Amino acid sequence: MNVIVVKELRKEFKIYKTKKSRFGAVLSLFSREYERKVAVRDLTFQIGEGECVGYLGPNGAGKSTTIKMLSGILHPTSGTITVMGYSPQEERKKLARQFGIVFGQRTQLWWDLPLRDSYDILRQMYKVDQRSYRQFLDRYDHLLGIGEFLETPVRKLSLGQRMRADLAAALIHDPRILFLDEPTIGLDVVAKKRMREILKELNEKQKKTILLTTHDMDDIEYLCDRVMVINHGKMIMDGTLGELQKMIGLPSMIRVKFKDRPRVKPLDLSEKVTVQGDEATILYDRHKTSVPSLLAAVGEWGELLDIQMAEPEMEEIIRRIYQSESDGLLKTV
Ligand SMILES: Nc1ncnc2c1ncn2[C@@H]1O[C@H](COP(=O)(O)OP(=O)(O)OP(=O)(O)O)[C@@H](O)[C@H]1O
Repeated sequence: MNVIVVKELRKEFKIYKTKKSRFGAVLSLFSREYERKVAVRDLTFQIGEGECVGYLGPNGAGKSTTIKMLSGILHPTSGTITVMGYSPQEERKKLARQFGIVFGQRTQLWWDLPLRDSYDILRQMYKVDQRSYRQFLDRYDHLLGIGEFLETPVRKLSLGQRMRADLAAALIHDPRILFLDEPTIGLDVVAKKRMREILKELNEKQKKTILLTTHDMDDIEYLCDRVMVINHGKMIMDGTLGELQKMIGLPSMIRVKFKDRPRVKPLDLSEKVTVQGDEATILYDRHKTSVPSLLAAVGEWGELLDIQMAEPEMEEIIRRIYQSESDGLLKTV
């Protein structure tokens, strides 16, 4: 059963021009001149119950705008959406009970209140009865550890705690769908891993349908079987993670700083080495190359000062998708 059905969805923003004069700001209040910015163009997709779909794209691609339309925060310029059979624009109240939403970049909790008070307000907003509320507190203390910081004002929580607190808030009314916009952003390695495990449990054991935006390919690999990739508001790929990996090979990256300009020797397993001054960047396929053997080889190029591991840039992924597309390898949607 499809729980999200989107057809030819489009969102244009009007950006009003500011007049360049001494009274520019005032004049622009009266000016009708504006530019259109197409944030989402003609998206069509369906998401089935219980899926965990990764929604990828570079900054400004239109991911958040899509999620805001699915959740009824923004109105589409054209196209249709149904979520659990409801229109987010016309039946927002009914729909509100069916989904929970987390924006990793900002909290939806009350900053100065103890977490428990925020939950209490949400409980009343969603009309959750006391028994279900107690079950909620128990369940998410167990899964998210919220009991530890229920009495702490939200502003005093660590980022990892705040993210877990926000996720629990999105679950207070036991929704069937979760829209998660960068739920691991800014977290350290340990907190990220914990968040991923929690999301996996929500998806696999509690059967929540998840639409997840992230810039972290590890999140996607761990959680999602399916990925949708969007660029400039347009869907450029919708397929399984396996298909994506096969098509583009998802390179990982190591940046190595040397004391002097490195004496680079060819590496069999690496895909690409670029050198700029005393820095070398190596793109490699982590499924084929072991990092220790790569580092051992790189260590022979000169004296190492610093090593940074990085995930592939989203731009590189997009570039490869376009390349596969023009090579006729990938069917775009
Ligand atoms: N309220 C708005 N008014 C005007 N333009 C907007 C508005 N909201 C978003 N945009 C523009 O729409 C485009 C898509 O933005 P959106 O936030 O959906 O991207 P995103 O894929 O979520 O990016 P990021 O990964 O940086 O969060 C961007 O060019 C953005 O500047």
